[in-house]
Parts: sequence; structure tokens; C-alpha cells
Amino acid sequence: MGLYWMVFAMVGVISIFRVLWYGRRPKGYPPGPPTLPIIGNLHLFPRNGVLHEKFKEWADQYGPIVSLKLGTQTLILLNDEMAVKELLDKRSQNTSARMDMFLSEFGGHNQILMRSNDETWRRQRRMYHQNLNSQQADIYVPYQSFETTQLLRDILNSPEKFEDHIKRYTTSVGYTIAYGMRVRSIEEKKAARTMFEVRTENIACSAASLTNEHGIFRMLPNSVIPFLKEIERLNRVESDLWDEQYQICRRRIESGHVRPSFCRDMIVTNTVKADYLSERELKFNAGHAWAGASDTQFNTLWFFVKQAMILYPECQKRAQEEIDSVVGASTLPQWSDWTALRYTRSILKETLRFYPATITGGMPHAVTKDDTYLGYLIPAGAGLVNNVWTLNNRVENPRKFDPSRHIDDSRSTMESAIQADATKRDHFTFGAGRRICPGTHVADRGLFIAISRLLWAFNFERILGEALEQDDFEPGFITSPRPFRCKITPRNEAKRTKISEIWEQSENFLDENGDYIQEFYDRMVRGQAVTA
Ligand code: HEM
Repeated sequence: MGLYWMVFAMVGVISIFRVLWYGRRPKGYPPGPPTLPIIGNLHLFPRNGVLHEKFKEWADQYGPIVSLKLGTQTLILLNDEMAVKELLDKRSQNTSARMDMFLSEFGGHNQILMRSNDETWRRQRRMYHQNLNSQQADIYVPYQSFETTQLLRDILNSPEKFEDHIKRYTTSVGYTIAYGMRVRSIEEKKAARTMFEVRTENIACSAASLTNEHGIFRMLPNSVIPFLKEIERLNRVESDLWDEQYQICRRRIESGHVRPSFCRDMIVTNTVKADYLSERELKFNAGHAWAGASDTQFNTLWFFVKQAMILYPECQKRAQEEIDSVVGASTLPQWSDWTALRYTRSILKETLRFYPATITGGMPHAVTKDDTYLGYLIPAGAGLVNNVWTLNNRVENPRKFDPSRHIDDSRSTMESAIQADATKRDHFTFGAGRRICPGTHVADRGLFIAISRLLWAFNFERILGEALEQDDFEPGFITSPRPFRCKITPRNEAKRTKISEIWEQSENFLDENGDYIQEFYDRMVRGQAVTA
């Protein structure tokens, strides 16, 4: 009996010890804030959405790499350029996995952003490299140019709805690049509304993260946990959505119409056995290109209006003077003006640095095997955060919006990201290493064309008496400014007339549903200019 109780007591003590051990930072890990048993540092995570500021505070206090314990999981913040270059770029073979995430199990692990770096991810990624590289991205410039002509017309007609118009622009550009079809209006297009519903379902994501941290939930049947039912519903909605768009694209190919798109190119090039993707994987790849291109670019352009136009009117004026002298008052700027429009291009770079839509660094990379850096253990399974807010603010006078800091930099986002000296990167907004955003070429073009044309067309002014705080963000995985109002007017009467004329010409290429007519695609495929 005595022995029985002794064993029982020992097992009890060991179990309590083990439970209390959870959440503690083991010896040799990078430094970080003190932990509590079981929860680690979870209690220190702000509830009001200013996580990026907390990450910066920890970086300032503990140095270039900081470790955090989230229950049983470890998160490591990379806070300087050297850490990102060394760990995410140079050691990418070991740092391109994703953390074990419950959310990624839904949809059969087909969401490229969350999928770990297995064979299917490699094939999905390859499709992006093949079909959205810089030459391929050039093919889609006519879509982006066309869509800006509607953007200008929409803002001219209802300037107070500028936010909706920008959202339509990026959603339609994403849709045509993904599938070769347009979104004339988000209200009219159910698929676009559904895409945003699924994409912005943050509550489900944060609920699911609880399940990662407390693994016991993962053993229970999904039917007994209420938020899992919601995630399952969302994933069914998403799967049906991608299926529907894919089938439309497929039918168009079968009927012999050439609509340049990522989906079409994937279907056509999906012939190499070593890189073959199943139909379901193709559908998800196309769907996530659309989703990945829409809210990120929308929020970047919305931020651009906020600071470049409203809070820093002198930058607006300088860019307008540049556009007038380089391009001329009556011609719309083009993608080919990237090199000549130095200041305008710098406004884009500075917007991405100043207000990264992926403000907490996007999805953490994960470590496959134990490693060391600066003498600290980087344990297998830990998440590595490209701590973008901290990294982007490691410049002189960081909270001054100053495009001239990029004036001599004509590199594309990708060229800048892969250069040997990471301290010369323009910003860290698109990530790093093997998981860097594969949409950078498309984003450079779509954002530059929109920004230069908005500056060409309009004056943006602050509404007197209305408060507008510079660093006030909506919390979220993809952040946005808090909604604000501004006054938007054509720069002069000649611009007003020109915007209407350009839209009238553009409309000739649309059918009654607002989709492109065959001639648009024919000219695009032949490389002929389609619109202004
Ligand atoms: C302002 C525009 C954009 C921003 C700021 C942005 C940012 C990011 C970031 C930070 C990541 C994670 C990178 C990492 O893990 O290191 C990412 C991944 C991704 N982005 Fe973008 N992105 C943008 C536009 C686009 C566009 C236009 C597309 C598609 C056409 C796209 C498709 C993707 C995909 C598929 C991934 C997942 C890659 C993977 O996990 O392997 N993004 N993006």
C-alpha cells in the first residue's frame, strides 16, 4: 500500500512538473519576455490589435532575435536584416516549412499559404514561378491598364465611394489575372462577395489558433466544437467557389477561346509528370492567386491615399509635377514609365514600407531541423516571423513618409528582396526566402499603374476639421487604415473631360455584362495596345 501511494505521488509530482514546464522557455533559446507556466507568453499578446507594436517593443528590448512561447509552440521574431537574410534566405532549405496549423487541415491542406513545404507545395509554387514571373506578369498589364480606366471614371462619378472603387479595381484585376474574367461591380458579383467573406473570416482563424496551442482540442470530433463547424462551413464555401470559377475557365478553353489567365496557363502547362498537380490543387492555386491579389493590393492603395495624398500633400504635388513633365498632361502614365517616373515609383516603395498590409509579417515560416544562430538554439518546429513593422522602421526618421529615400532605386520588389546586402532592401513587406510572395511582379505593375494614374487625374485633400491619425490601423492578418473621408476632385476641367473620353473608348471593348469582348483578348494575345 505504502509503495502504491509513493508511486502514485511520484507520478502526480512528475505530471504537475511536466504541466508546469509547458510554456517555459528552455535554456539556450533566444531571449524574450518572462513566461508563465502552461500559457508561456500568451497573456502578453495585446487584445486590441497592436501586435506589431508589441513585436517592436520586444525587439527593442531583447535584440535581433526574440523567442516567445505560445503554450507548447515557439515563435521567433527576426528583427534585423541580417537575421532575415541568414535564416530565411540563406538557410531557406531548413526554414521554409509552415507551423503545424489546425486551420490548414481544412480544404485538404491545399491552401498554399498555410501548406508546409512538401512535394505538393513545391509543385504549386512552381506553377507560380512559371506562370507569374516577370515576363508573364507583363502579359497582364493590359488588364491592369484597362481596369484603371474604370477606376478613374468611378472616382470621377462618386468620389465619396473611393474606397469601394479601389476595392473593385484590385478584385477585378485579381480575377482577370486568375481567370480571364472581370468584376464590373462587387455588389453584382456574388463570387467576389463570397471570396471576401471567406478571406476576412478572422474570428474563425483566431479560434482555430487556440486549437493549435491546446492540442487536446484536436483529439475531439469536429462536430462537438462550435467554431470548427463554422470553419468547416467556410471551407466548403471556398471549395465550391474555386470549383465554380475553375469550371468556367475550363469550359472557355474547351470552346477554343484564348483568355490569358493564370488558371488557363496552369491547365495548359500541367503536363510534366514530376510537377503534376491534381485538379483540386489547380483549383485552389488559382483561387488563392485571386484572393492573395485582392485585399493586399486594396489595402496598399487605400493606405497610399491616406498618407501620400492626404497627410503628405507635398509628396502628391511633387509626383504630379513629375508626371506632367515626363508623361504630359493629356497622356495616361504606363507601366513602361517605371524607370522615368522616379518619384512616383518611390511613392509606391515608400507606401509599402510605411504601411505594410501584412503588418505582423504574414504567415510565419517554420524550422524543419534544430539549428543555431548567434549562439542560440533555433528549435525544429519553431515559427520564424519576418517582423515586418520592426524591419521596415529601421531607417532614419522612420515615421516620416519620405519617398525620396528610394529615389535612386529602380529595382523591382523581387530584385530588391534577393540582393546580397539585405540592409539595402526597400522593405520587407512581401516576406523572404523560398516562401516570399510569388505575386510581387503582378503587384508592382498593378500598384504602379494605379498610383501613377490616380496622381495624374485627381487632387486629394483632407477634409478640414476631421481628425486623421497617421498610425491608426484596423487589426487583422491583413491590416487597413481606419475608414476616413477625403475630398477628391479632378485636377482641372481638361482632366475631367479626358477621364470620360478614355472610359468611353474602353467601354467599346466590353459586352453587355461588363466582360471583355473577344477583340480585347485577340489584341492582347497579339501584344497590341488595347486601351489608353
Ligand atoms: C501588396 C500586395 C501583396 C503583399 C503585401 C503580399 C504579401 C505576402 C506575404 C508577406 C506573403 C508571405 C511571405 C512569406 O511567407 O515569407 C505572401 C504570400 C503569398 N502571396 Fe502575396 N502579397 C501581395 C500580393 C500578391 C499577389 C498579387 C498574389 C498573386 C497574384 C499573391 C499571392 C501570394 C501567395 C500564393 C502566397 C503564398 C506563398 C507560399 O506560402 O508559398 N500575393 N504574400
